[in-house]
Amino acid sequence: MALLTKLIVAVIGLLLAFYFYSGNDAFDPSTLKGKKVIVTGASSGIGEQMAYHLAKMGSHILITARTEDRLKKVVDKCVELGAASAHYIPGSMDNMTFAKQVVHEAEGLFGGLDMLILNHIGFTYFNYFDGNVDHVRDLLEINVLSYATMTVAALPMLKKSGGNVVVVSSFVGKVGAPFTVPYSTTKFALDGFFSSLRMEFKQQNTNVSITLCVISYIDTDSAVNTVAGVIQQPAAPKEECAFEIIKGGALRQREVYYQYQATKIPLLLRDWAPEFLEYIMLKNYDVTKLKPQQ
Ligand SMILES: NC(=O)C1=CN([C@@H]2O[C@H](COP(=O)(O)OP(=O)(O)OC[C@H]3O[C@@H](n4cnc5c(N)ncnc54)[C@H](OP(=O)(O)O)[C@@H]3O)[C@@H](O)[C@H]2O)C=CC1
Ligand SMILES: C[C@H](CCC(=O)NCC(=O)O)[C@H]1CC[C@H]2[C@@H]3C(=O)C[C@@H]4C[C@H](O)CC[C@]4(C)[C@H]3CC[C@]12C
Repeated sequence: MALLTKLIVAVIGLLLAFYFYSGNDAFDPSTLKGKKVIVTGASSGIGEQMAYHLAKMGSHILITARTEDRLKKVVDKCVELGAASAHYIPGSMDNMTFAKQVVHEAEGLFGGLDMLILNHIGFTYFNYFDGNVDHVRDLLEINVLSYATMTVAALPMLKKSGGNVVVVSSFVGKVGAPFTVPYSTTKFALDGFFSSLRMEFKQQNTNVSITLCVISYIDTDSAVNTVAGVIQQPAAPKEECAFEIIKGGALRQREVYYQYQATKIPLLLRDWAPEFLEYIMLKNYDVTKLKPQQ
């Protein structure tokens, strides 16, 4: 009898796990055709790759970052790849007036918005925490408050379209890790803000999805140059990462884990065996390769 009870509990557990975690993977890229999308931090790295995927899917794209000549090149390539239209607006996300301006630009250009992809990050160091709390505050402005500001400004349009907010976070937005104290702080804050907001949307029947993307080490120039030698694990491809982020947003998934085996699997240990997770993570680091602190 006891065995039967255990078996029934196990089967119910498996069915529940399947129900909650098997997102509908049937993604049809043509659903993005003609959609109006903002991508921040799109002058390089994952953001640039997302712009190219969206262009191939035939979306209307507005990209932003600080470096105008890079943005122009990305926009030109988006047009070549088949974007319905492609535009850029240069500026810095430490300025909340600019963050709102980007959303208003999309309203002027497109007359609406379907997807807001929040991806930019401000510069930080990869080293032991240097005690500079002002840097943490500045990074919170760029990495978190501009995300909140843009979301608030875009909400009226997203409510009309039943659209998506896509937030690019990190493995270190779910678990602490060495050499990323200011950065990890900002990524944890994104989880608090957007996961709470998502629940309020459910309570209020607000038809806007929020997708939080939990991303492992990716082969962008900035990440590879920053952690070179210190992190032992290989970097995953930015093109595939960009595609998975867009797919998760379009499918209205609550979270995206990329790469799955480097994020979701280790995170299973976080609440039940945190010391073991820390032990595995620390084995990944070669501190002798740390660049000297400036
Ligand atoms: N690469 C990785 O290993 C991982 C990345 N991620 C996340 O993925 C996202 C993209 O990272 P990745 O592609 O590697 O980064 P990149 O450094 O390649 O891109 C960052 C983008 O942000 C822009 N940016 C920088 N500062 C500002 C600013 N003050 N205002 C506005 N835009 C700014 C940059 O352009 P410009 O300098 O022209 O302004 C650039 O377009 C980030 O959210 C990151 O946290 C998460 C986990 C791992
Ligand atoms: C290597 C980190 C995760 C390692 C790990 O312990 N995994 C678990 C396991 O193997 O069991 C990387 C995860 C996220 C990376 C960081 C990131 O989010 C992007 C930052 C972007 C910035 O431009 C510089 C590099 C990053 C700090 C990057 C560094 C590597 C990670 C911490």
